Amino acid sequence: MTTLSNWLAAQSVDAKLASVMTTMAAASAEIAAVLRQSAISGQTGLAGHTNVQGEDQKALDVISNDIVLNHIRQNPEISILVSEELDEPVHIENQGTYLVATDPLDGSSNLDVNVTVGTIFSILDARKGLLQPGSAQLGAGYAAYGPATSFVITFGPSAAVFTLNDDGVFVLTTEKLAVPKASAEYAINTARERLWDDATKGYVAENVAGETGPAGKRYNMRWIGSMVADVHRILMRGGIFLYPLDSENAAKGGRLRLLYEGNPMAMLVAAAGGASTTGQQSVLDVVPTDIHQRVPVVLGSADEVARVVAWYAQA
Ligand SMILES: O=P(O)(O)OC[C@H]1O[C@](O)(COP(=O)(O)O)[C@@H](O)[C@@H]1O
Ligand SMILES: [Mg+2]
Ligand SMILES: [Mg+2]
Repeated sequence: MTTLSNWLAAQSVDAKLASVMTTMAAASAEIAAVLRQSAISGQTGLAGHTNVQGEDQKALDVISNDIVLNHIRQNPEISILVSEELDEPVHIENQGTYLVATDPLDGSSNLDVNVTVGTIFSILDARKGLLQPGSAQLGAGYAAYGPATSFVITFGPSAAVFTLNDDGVFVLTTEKLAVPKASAEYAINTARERLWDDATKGYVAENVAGETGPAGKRYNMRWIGSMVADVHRILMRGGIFLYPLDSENAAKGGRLRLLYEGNPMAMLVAAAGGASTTGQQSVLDVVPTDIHQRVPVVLGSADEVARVVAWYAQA
């Protein structure tokens, strides 16, 4: 059995950088326990409610954010936290050289129905400022809270999967993730079809045509509505995830957030041999102008992403 700490000690990365992964693993294990307890007590949708003592209760997104912040404060190597739940970055007074950007609870609309949610994070050099492209990430990862809690991380060259065991220890379950180059599974919210651009419409129409269309093979569609769960499936067995720019979200720049959704997932997929695009460029090459910036995200199996890129090139 290889534990996360044993594995981290064997990597050729700075011990301080490795400690950021340990911090995020500890935060994730605590969030997993809180989510389980919330499901047992039937209190998964607490926003705006009061508890039996008449106190305001916090949404699990906010509780998850607080857990991440508490853990980060205990690690002197981390000096900045950017979070989906915080309008402004938190600057911690220490000498830490790392910045963590996080979506502390992704897919929270799935909580009430006991479907997989997650925590996504990106690690950057805090000395280089808040607005760095994804290609500058030093590490990235997510926790997926499903039947088991998975912790999937990368420092760049490869991506590894750890699973939380009964003793609360993350053990290595996949050393080198490899996203199959080809796939016949796609993930997109098809209820937005009328809003899509021509490239997205064209790509999806080819998939729907299956073996009778130009792709020459039958596809399946899966949409969990939790990016972590959809990307986890793609990392484990291939496929493509699309949240494109459409006529409704275009004014905001897309749906998903660049710093703590698009970038970390794009880095993980690249480390596993897949690809990402906004339609115009790699997600990892987008230079942010705002910490909460949104971005179109297409990522997964290289052959499928290449087809989407080809559609955008001709559209
Ligand atoms: O409502 P839609 O169109 O299905 O969007 C689902 C997407 O929104 C998200 O839930 C956004 O994340 P949050 O839950 O962190 O806001 C993604 O996880 C998911 O892929
Ligand atoms: Mg999210
Ligand atoms: Mg969230």
